[in-house]
Amino acid sequence: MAEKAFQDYYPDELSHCYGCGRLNEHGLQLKSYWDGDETVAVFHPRPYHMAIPGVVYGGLIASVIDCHGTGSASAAAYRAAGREMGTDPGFRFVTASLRVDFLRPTPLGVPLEVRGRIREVKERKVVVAVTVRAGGEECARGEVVAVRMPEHMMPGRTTA
Ligand SMILES: CCCCCCCCCCCC(=O)SCCNC(=O)CCNC(=O)[C@H](O)C(C)(C)COP(=O)(O)OP(=O)(O)OC[C@H]1O[C@@H](n2cnc3c(N)ncnc32)[C@H](O)[C@@H]1OP(=O)(O)O
Repeated sequence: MAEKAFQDYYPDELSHCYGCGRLNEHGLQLKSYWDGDETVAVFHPRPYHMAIPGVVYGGLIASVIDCHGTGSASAAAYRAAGREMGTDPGFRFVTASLRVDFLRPTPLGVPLEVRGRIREVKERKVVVAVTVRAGGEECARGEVVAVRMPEHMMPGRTTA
């Protein structure tokens, strides 16, 4: 059986995210996995994910870093707790902070390798450093501060 991605463990009501929701047919549907102590995702930009001809749009790169970071945060929280992903109660994270540095133009037409390193795991906060490589060259890097999703953000909840 093929390995499940972190995002495949998200419950249906949290699977509509533009960057990583498996139920969002218009989204990027990013899939992230463990690779030893690092996390990895491979994303194939479409021709329309363009900034200028031949170059990937920076906002797309930021989205990929964002969702790889929050997915990695969830996986890291489960790993730190010694629990299997998908078991209840869920470790669900949203982005508190997203920093992106664009190091060089990211070429369109080749897959992007997105790698995460877990910098910090606390009960309510996980910090993930992320790199994006195209054709083996590092084109962007960033950092995601992910915080446990507050109860009031859960779909169907309207009170703070
Ligand atoms: C498995 C299913 C998954 C399912 C999840 C599926 C969804 C995928 C989501 C994809 C990613 C998104 O786009 S999510 C959507 C975009 N994000 C949002 O809408 C979030 C909006 N912001 C908020 O609701 C809030 O600001 C929070 C929840 C993020 C944080 O508020 P809070 O709960 O009051 O946080 P607070 O106690 O002050 O801080 C907690 C810790 O985080 C740090 N912290 C807080 N904000 C920041 C910040 N901007 N920059 C740096 N650090 C920060 C604090 O210093 C502290 O660290 P320390 O002192 O403990 O060290």
